[in-house]
Amino acid sequence: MDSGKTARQVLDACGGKGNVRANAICMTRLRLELDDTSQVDSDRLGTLHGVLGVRSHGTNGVEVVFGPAVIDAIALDFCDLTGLPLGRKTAKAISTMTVGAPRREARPRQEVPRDANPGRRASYAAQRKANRALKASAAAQDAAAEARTDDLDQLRRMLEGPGSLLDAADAAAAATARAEEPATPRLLVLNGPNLNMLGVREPAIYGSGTYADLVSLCRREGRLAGFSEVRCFQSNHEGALVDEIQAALGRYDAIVLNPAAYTHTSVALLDALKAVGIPCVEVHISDVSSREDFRQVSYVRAACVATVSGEGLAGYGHAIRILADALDG
Ligand SMILES: O=C1C[C@@](O)(C(=O)O)C[C@@H](O)[C@@H]1O
Repeated sequence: MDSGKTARQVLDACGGKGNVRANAICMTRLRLELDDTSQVDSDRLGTLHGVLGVRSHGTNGVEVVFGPAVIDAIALDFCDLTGLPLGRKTAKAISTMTVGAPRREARPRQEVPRDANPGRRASYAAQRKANRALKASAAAQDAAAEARTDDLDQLRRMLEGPGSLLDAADAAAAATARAEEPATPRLLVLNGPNLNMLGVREPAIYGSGTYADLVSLCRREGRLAGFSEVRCFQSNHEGALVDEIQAALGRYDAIVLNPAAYTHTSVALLDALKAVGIPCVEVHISDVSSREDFRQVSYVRAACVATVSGEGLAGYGHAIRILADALDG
């Protein structure tokens, strides 16, 4: 917020500098004593940025209510504009000010051009400086007095802060925006032990493509199949793969999994897939069905919608399309 601009607008809406007899700060308010309250444009005041409310006070008083975060800056700018010292008012003191003060005698210095009296100008500057120094402790005292009695402060508390009406409105708007977002399925591709060695590892069985080639292929095929995000993760550690599957809950819509050697041993991976219930396709680069006996067992298969085996790296693309179709259907 531009406090100087707001202060100028408030002053304009209150009839200008010549109409202000005194200005004071309270916890949330700029309290003005005016010569002529008929010059106050309350409607305009109420629409100014940062103004939470406007009310009259006593015979010639007007109170402009701001949030506590901005009132200090606005009040200081306001008194710089009026050239009047910034008063500090408790609830009791302000009522004294608004009821009894003589109207004209309080502002003779406005008759004196500032440049014609530099000494007085300096003294006003000193006054404002002193007021600034005192303001912090005054605001704390005002806070204690005002918090008990000020209905506008109660309104402000209802409108601002955690659990407030504005908070609830923001949360509702965010929920609506989320609900209106188009569905963007996300894909997780997991590879188990030794698949980081692709290209080096037994090329007669697994081919010459590297793990980096595999990641590129999965990202390309994933985008083509309509996934907005494709995350590829490889680990030689069973627990790390379990962690990834668990962390996918609520974040990914489909999983391609080549558990590698853990295919034939891991109840933990099977349980993790069952736990999250995310559609998963099991992939093997080699044709495991034609290899050693111990490769004929797959623990994870029971939790997968399909198994792709023996298609080389291209089998990952196949698995991705199976998942995209399953999500579409
Ligand atoms: O590491 C692997 C790779 C593999 O999952 C495959 O992709 O063909 C087959 C597994 O038996 C083997 O342990």
